[in-house]
Amino acid sequence: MVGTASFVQNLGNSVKKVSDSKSSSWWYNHHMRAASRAIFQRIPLVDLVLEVRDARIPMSSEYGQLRYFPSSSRNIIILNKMDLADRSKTKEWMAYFKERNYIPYAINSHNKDSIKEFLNFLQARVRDIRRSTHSSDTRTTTVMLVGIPNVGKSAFANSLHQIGRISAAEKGKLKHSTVSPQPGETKNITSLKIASHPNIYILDTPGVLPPKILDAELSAKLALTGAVDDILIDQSELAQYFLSILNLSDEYKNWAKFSTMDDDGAATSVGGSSGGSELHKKENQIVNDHTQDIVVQAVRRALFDEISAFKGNMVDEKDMVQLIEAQFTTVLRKAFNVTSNPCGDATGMVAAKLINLYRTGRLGHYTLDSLPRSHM
Ligand SMILES: Nc1nc2c(ncn2[C@@H]2O[C@H](COP(=O)(O)OP(=O)(O)OP(=O)(O)O)[C@@H](O)[C@H]2O)c(=O)[nH]1
Repeated sequence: MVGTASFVQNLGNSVKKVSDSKSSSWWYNHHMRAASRAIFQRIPLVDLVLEVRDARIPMSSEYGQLRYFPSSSRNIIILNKMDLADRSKTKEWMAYFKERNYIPYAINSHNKDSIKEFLNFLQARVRDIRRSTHSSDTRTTTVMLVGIPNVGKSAFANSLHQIGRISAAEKGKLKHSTVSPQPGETKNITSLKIASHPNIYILDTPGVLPPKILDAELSAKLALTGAVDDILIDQSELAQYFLSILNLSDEYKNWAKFSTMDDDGAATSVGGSSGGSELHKKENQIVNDHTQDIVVQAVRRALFDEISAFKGNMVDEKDMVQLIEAQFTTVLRKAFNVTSNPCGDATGMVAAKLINLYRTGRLGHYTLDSLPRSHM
């Protein structure tokens, strides 16, 4: 994408360096190797495979191992974290997969209704499979979740287990998979019951990445969405890549209500006689905003003001670098209330805070993968 190219390149190169480095214990460690083998062996044995992808990167979060198995009606592509992706893009991606005879399903694992709907869909699917294979009603169905790290497999498995139609006693065991914002937390294959009569068990598996990632853009997207451990990545590169995406999108326009600028683009002075009531109104809006999060609002306001006042050409790489520099070194520091002090890493702090807001969906909804040109 024009305007983001150098940020993609910088970040992508850092990720590639890590995946190329000899210290592969960080990247493709023995856990991942063992898990990859165990998953590969089990795929032919289970009744259904749910390939969990991140709805923000429906293509880049593909689980490569599945390519070794013929695509079939046993496989369902789950686009998880749909709450963080661009809704209309998710619809387009769903249509794209359907046209190619895949079965896609968009999910928010944190949303009860979304999980309930999916459970109904899954049970209908299981009944179809039983009918077509003439299986008895007492046979247990096993469904395996596979995916790259941090796409939400464990959160999805836990929600299915909690909401599934199983007895209170079975739920009472409080068996659950480990959910964490850090990738690579699931180390073993865990089985959770999600339905009775007939019984359905879900197998949660550890996330697996390819041993090496050669493509810079793919690497950058995986890093930003959290599939790669943040310890391995320069956080300021990650944050700058995100800013390049945000600056080119229209999301910031939704934050106009937080702005303290007048129509000429000048900042309204606090306490000024003419701007006072307008400012008061805006402050009220801020207080009423459902997030009730002053920092988020300050960040949105700062970004809206800075992007709106920007006179350069966003698709020009040089101009974009200039804008991001201003956002990063002054505007966001102020919004996050990060003071420069010689001992602290102000840049790193701003970067980490910004990435956290992005990953929790408080800075808009972005789908980073574009549909293949032939489909648009
Ligand atoms: N907003 C949002 N966050 C989600 C969703 N599903 C999972 N998460 C979050 O994503 C992070 C990763 O979730 P996990 O369930 O641990 O991911 P995983 O795929 O099991 O990760 P590995 O152990 O690395 O394989 C956690 O912080 C979850 O709370 C979702 O649908 N929406």
